[in-house]
Order: sequence, then structure tokens, then C-alpha cells
Amino acid sequence: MIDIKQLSGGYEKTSVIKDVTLTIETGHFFALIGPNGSGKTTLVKLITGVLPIKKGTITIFEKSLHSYSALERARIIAVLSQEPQVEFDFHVEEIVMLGRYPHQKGLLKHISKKDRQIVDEVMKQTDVFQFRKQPFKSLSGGEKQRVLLAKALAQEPKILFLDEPTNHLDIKHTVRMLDHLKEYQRKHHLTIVAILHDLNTAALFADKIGLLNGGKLIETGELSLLQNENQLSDVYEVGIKTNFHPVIPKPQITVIPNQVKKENLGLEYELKQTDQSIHLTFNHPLRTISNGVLGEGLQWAKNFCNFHVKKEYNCSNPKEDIISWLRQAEISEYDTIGMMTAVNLKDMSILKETYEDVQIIAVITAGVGNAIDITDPSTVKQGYQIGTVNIMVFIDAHLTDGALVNAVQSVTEAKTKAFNDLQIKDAATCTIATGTSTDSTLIAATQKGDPTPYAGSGTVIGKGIGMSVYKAMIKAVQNYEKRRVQQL
Ligand SMILES: Nc1ncnc2c1ncn2[C@@H]1O[C@H](COP(=O)(O)OP(=O)(O)OP(=O)(O)O)[C@@H](O)[C@H]1O
Repeated sequence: MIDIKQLSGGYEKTSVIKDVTLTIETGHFFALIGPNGSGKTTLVKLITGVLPIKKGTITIFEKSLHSYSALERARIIAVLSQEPQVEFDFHVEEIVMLGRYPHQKGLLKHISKKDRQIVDEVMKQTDVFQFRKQPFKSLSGGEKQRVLLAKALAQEPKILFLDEPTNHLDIKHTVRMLDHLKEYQRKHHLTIVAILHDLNTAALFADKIGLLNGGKLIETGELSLLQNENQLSDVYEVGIKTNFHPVIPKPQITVIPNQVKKENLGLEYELKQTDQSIHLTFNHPLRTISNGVLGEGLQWAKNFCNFHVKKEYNCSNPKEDIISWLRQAEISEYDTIGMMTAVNLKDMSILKETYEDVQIIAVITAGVGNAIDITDPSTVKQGYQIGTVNIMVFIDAHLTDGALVNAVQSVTEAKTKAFNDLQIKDAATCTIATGTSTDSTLIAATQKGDPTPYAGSGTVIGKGIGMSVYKAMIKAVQNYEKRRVQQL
């Protein structure tokens, strides 16, 4: 355990670190974050005894830092610093072996079999084994960094201090290095104190975080500290928005550049309609939430496509099919929401309405052949069948993520009301259907103006969505039914 109490210190003329009290638990990965010049390196230099303390105490494993001899300290502490590295005129293997020095015995510091084993092992872990016979000087910046980490690990420290350890590393080596360090941490109960500029790296790998600013420890604690947008924005003096990693439950941080363009927002679009597809293109990306075959979840998109397929379409890989059709039409799949329907696209219904200055456009194709009452347990159908209600709603407003979910709810309520009023029934149960088996919904917002957090039925936007979707649904189903009757 590292126990720091009321620590002040730094350089001869300036005491950079001011009254820092901090406990770092044994076996933790502690990330020290803070803007340039906030005192991170100075604090690490004080803890590792490189700089003298002016006030306060540092206790390491219940012993005052200053009661350790230099050799004792080297046996428990290793440092990978950011200082410009001396251009050692040694081979890689010799440099890594220097890490074993504090553990070697006698005046001549004999290299043992164990020393060789450990050096080989850490060189493999840091992916520098292949360079072991090469001169250190001949390596790239990232390769040198990995060799110096290998040297620090060869020291078998109990506490490892890292100053921007991933500075020169590419993404593969950054993740590899930190994964290895985490494994080391767990296996050897190693304490890691790392200065990290990349807050997302800190979020992925650290157990605890300390935020420094102006030489003071602003806050220390759990990863949730990285979700405090206001505090991070104040300290780093930049707009910050936090969210979650899409795969693992860790926060991720994004910065908002000042030059975000707000002009030309609005619902201007171009519509191309053929028998095969409906394609709406906007001149700027809209914030979207959808369960479309392509572009699901929260995204940004400029292109919105609804593709016609035959009723007997083989649904084994609909996403791949949509991508291939988009490529044929020279539309980028990366900013497109794609849906599919067996409905004749001429039956599409488009409705443009304005509710208290907010323009809303609803674009709907509705086939109700697979209508289902979701509340009846006897009607679970396996597989994917085309015969669907595809609803796209475009809103000229700024919706938060929560409001986008609200908007999906408003669409669903309006759709179900339309099913009810049109008396569309589940063929199996003869009860009123609530939707069809494969409905898709899209909400796309221009993000113009101030953010609005709600879009449910108690709001102008929610009501607007409800009324537009209801009216467009009725029209789309009527178009569909009329064609069906004509075809009989
Ligand atoms: N040798 C020195 N003598 C005097 N002042 C120094 C010295 N080294 C650093 N400082 C000052 O101490 C303050 C903190 O520097 P430090 O290097 O600890 O910050 P940091 O948080 O690690 O910054 P960065 O993120 O830029 O690496 C800065 O204002 C810096 O100018």
C-alpha cells in the first residue's frame, strides 16, 4: 500500500504538488490523470524518491519511503519514465538484463539461470524477443518503449510506475501491453501507478483514478469519476461527453470540437423512388436510432433506404444483401439505414407536418399479412418473414438519447392505435394485432437547436410523432389493402 499524507513538494523554486493526501491499495491499477503541467510526473517523482519532499509523508508497505536504501527501493519499485532515454550502446537483451541488477548477488553481480529465464520471459511478453541481439539504438520509438518496459518487468517490482507507457505504441501494442500488465497485476499482485493522457485507456484498464489539476488532487475514486462530464470539462477546458463502451461495461469519453458546424441543418431531402427501392438523402447526417436491418442502434446517417423484396425472399443474410444493393447503387453503407419490405413501394405514404415550429416527416410502408398480437402466447412464429411495417420518422429538433427512445415509444403507441382502429387481426388468434412479426422503426433527428430530453406523449414532439405516424399508417395500410383487393 502507498499512503501519502498532506504531501507538498516539487522543485527548488516552485512547490508544484500541494497538500496531496492519497492511498493506493496494493494490487490496484491506479491511473493518474490531469491536463499538461498539472503535476502528474512531479507527484510520481516525489513518490519514487527522485524529488525531495517539502511537507507531508509517504509510506510504502508501512515503512517510510526515506527509510529504504536505494537498493531496497530498486527491489520493490520500477519506473518506466518519459524522460528522453539515453541512447544505450547495448543490445536489447543486455538492457533488459539491467533490470535484474537489484536482485543479483555479490560484487560481480553474477547472472543466474533464473535471471536469464525471467529476461527471456519478459522479452516474449513485451514482444521484443525477436530483437534481443539487436542494438537498442537501431529500434523504433515504440520498440524501444517495449524494451524499457521489459527491463522494468525484469526487475520483478512490487510497484510499477509508468509515465505515459503507451506513448509511442500503435493500437495493437497499446492493448497488448496493457493486457499483459493487467495479467501481471493479477498474477503477482503488482501495484501499478500509471500516468495516462488517454482517458479511454484509463477507463479500460484502471481500477482507481486520481484527477490532478494545478498540483492538487481534485478527486480520487472509482471509474465513475470519468463520467462526471462537468468536472472533466472544467479541468481539461474542453467540451466532454461520456458514454459507454459498446462491448464492455466501461465508460468512454469523447471530446466535442469547438468548430462543430450548426448551419444547413433542417429536413431538406432528395427522394429517389423506383420499384426496387425508396431512397431519401439528406445534405447532412441525422442522429438516428433504429432496428433497421442495416444501421441498427444509435448512429448518424444521411441515407435512408427501404428495399423491395419478393414475398418468398430467402432471409439468410439480409444485411449482406442490403450492403450489396447499396454498393450497386453507389451509396455508402457506412452512413445508411437500410430496411426491407415485400410491400409494393408505390403504396408508400409520406406525411409532412409541423407542430409548434417542429417539422416532422413520416415515411411508411405497411404490409399487414403477418399481423401479430404480441400479447398472445400461442402465436410465436419462428424465423424471419417479410410482410412488415417500416416506419421512418424525421424530426427537425435536437433529441437526447433518452428522447430518441421516447420517440420510438411514441411511434409504437401510434402504430398500435392504428392497428386497433383499422381492426387488423392476428390470423391465428383472431384478436387485434399490435404490429407485424418484423416491423422496423427509425427515428432520425437533425439535432438543430437546444437538446430536448423527452419525446413521449406528454410533449409536443411526442404528440407530433403520434399524430403523423397514425395518419401515415392509416393511409399506407389503405394503399396496401386497396392493391390487395385489386389483385384478387
Ligand atoms: N525541473 C523543473 N523545474 C521547475 N519546474 C518544473 C520542472 N519540471 C516541471 N516543472 C513544472 O512543474 C509543473 C508540473 O509539471 P509536471 O511535469 O509534473 O506535469 P505533468 O502533469 O506531468 O504534465 P504533462 O502532462 O505535460 O507531462 C509544470 O508547471 C512544469 O513547468
